[in-house]
Parts: sequence; structure tokens; C-alpha cells
Amino acid sequence: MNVATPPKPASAESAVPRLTELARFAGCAAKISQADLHKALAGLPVASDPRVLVGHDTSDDAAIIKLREDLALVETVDIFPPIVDDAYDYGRIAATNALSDIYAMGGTPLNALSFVAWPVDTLGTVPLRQVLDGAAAICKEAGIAISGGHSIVDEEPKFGLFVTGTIDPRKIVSNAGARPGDALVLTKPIGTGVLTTAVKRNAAPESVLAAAIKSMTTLNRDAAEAMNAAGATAATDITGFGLLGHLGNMLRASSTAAGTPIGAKLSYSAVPVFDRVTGFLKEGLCPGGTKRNLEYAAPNARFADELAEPQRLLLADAQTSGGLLIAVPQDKLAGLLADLKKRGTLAQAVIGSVTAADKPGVIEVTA
Ligand SMILES: Nc1ncnc2c1ncn2[C@@H]1O[C@H](COP(=O)(O)OP(=O)(O)OP(=O)(O)O)[C@@H](O)[C@H]1O
Ligand SMILES: [Mg+2]
Repeated sequence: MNVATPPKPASAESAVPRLTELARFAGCAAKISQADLHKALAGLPVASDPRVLVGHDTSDDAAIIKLREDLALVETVDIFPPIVDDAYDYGRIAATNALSDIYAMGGTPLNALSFVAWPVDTLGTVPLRQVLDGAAAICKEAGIAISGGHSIVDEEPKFGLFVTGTIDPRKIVSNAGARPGDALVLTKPIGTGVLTTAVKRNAAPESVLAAAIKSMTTLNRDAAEAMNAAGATAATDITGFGLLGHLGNMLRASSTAAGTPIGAKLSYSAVPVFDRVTGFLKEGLCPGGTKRNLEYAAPNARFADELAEPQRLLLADAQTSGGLLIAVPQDKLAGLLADLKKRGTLAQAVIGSVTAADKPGVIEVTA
């Protein structure tokens, strides 16, 4: 069930310049590209400690550290520059996005610490406080506190959370468990990268963001509860690398775990999209991160000829606080969809299926 948007605290000072003007890349589109991240992380020591059940080597959403047979910690961090101009909404979006990685593993949030980089001389502390209030409101909704943090001066604002959660180590939903035949279900529409870019470049009024802000501030908790109840084989959240990028990570991790190449079939027309996004893409409004995502994904994507560049870009659009992508065995699909619907997730879309492939991570996209 979605919780109503809380009232915004009154602003004592107008934030000049706009928050998004100070950000080179907005939200999760500021992530270092998958290609560069792989270069930077390749060969970095992998944890040999047997208590590290999930480390950075499988590109998963969070690290998992076993404490007991029935208890493990889930740890994640997510920080990014402003994606909207409203400071309170920026805080809410950053917090929802950070919590999402805990839900994507099947975990339950326990506590958060916040990180702030802020141009105190230009913006003052009032909008900073609004960011913190927004994040606190979302954490309260998730049932946890922000129990501390760290703050530095920076010309480009950045904000985010370190979140700790708990999980039963026997019930981890990593991105490595997808198996051929599983259905792929998406729980929020895509297109936040394109919409926020259109507004940032003054090509559209802020009102076009209403549905996207509602989505970016909706916790993936309900989707995760349905996923856990259904017995999903794998899940991840769709963020900065876009649908193709995060699906690719899931398929490659699942291929390694299964010891056989695993790919997917994706149906373009089944993917839920926010209003106006396809029009903006046709006008050439597209975040740089989305173009980089498509470049990275293209060698492993087999697009139907009818799908032109704007449609391909859409599937690679850098999302901020996107929905869960859930792999679920076919016999559990109907139950999952009914539960997602009952809980009121923003989408319950079957967008494709997992396949046996000739090469790990291949995605065949039909119109
Ligand atoms: N600086 C880093 N040092 C070590 N590992 C890293 C670093 N940056 C990213 N990683 C690892 O790379 C993998 C992919 O990171 P990515 O940010 O895509 O995951 P994510 O947290 O699910 O993304 P998002 O938070 O946007 O959902 C993860 O396993 C992550 O832990
Ligand atoms: Mg993630």
C-alpha cells in the first residue's frame, strides 16, 4: 500500500540557484559507467572471509555479512547530486533510493546514517535541513531512524544514506538465482532519467515530474514483501544503469552461478513507461548516462529492427529510485502478480522471461 505524501515544511528561504543547476549529472545518472566501474574494480581483492555471503564481485545490490545461521547484515550506500529542485523531495528521493537496495535483496531495513556534501556559502543551511527532513520522513515510513551521518562542504550538493538491514541468510534474493523459464516482473514504470533531464534543461515544466516524483518516493517495501512471499529466484532494483544494464548484471551473475549461459527475452511494448517520455526521447532529450548505458548494453542486446534509437535508449534510461525487477518461476507468477496488485505497486508488468542463451547476458528485445 502506498502512503500519502507528507506535507512539505514551509521554506524560510528560496534556494537560488536551482539545486539541479548545481549538479552536473542528476540522481543515479551520476553513477560511474558500468564499463569504467568494471575497469576500476577488476582485480580488487574479493573478500575471502566466509561470513561475506555477498560481496562486490557479483554486482549485487548490497553486501551481506552472516552473523548467525539465521541472521545476516545487509549493507548498502547510495549518494547522488540533486535530481529535482525541491530540497525536501530531493531528500525523500535519495532516501527511497538508498533503502531500495535493502529491499532488492529481500532484507528488512534496520538503521541509516546520512552523508551530505553541501555548498553552505551559496545555499545556506535551510534547504539542507529540508533535504534531511525529507529523508527522515521516508526512513520513518520504512520504520527506521537516521541515527547519525557525516557532512562536508562541496560546490556540488550530494546527499544519500548508508543503510543497514537484516535478513535470514537462507532467504537472500540475490541477482544470481534467475533460471531459464522464469518470468521477469517490473514494479514501477521507467523514464525518470528522461523526464528529469527535460525539466533540468527547461524543455518542460516541473509539472511533468509529478508521477515520477511519486514513483521515486514510493518505497519498494511492498514489492519486496510480495516478492519474498512468492519465492522469487532473483531480484534487483532498476537504477542508474537502466533496465538493460541491471537485467544484464542479473543475467551474468545467474550464468556464473548456474555454470551455463543465461539470457532473457524482453518485450518492448510490455515495459511500463511514464507519460511524455517517448516524446521527449524523439525530441533528443536524453541524459548522458542513458546514452552511455546503451553503448555498454548494445553488444549483448539483439533489438528487433522496428525498435529505433529512441526506443532503445528508453530501455537503457538511467533510473533513479526505480522499481524492482523480479525473476519468478512461472508457477508462482500469478500469485506474485495478484499480491503486487493487492499491495498497490505502481506497476505489475510481466516484461519478458529468462532464457537459456548462447552467451551470458544476451537480451533479445522484441517490439
Ligand atoms: N567503490 C566501490 N568499491 C567496491 N565496490 C563497488 C564500488 N562501487 C560499486 N561497487 C560494487 O559494484 C557493484 C555494482 O554497483 P551498483 O552501484 O550498480 O550496485 P547498486 O548498489 O545495486 O546500484 P544502485 O544503488 O544504483 O541500485 C556492486 O556490487 C557494488 O557493491
Ligand atoms: Mg541496486
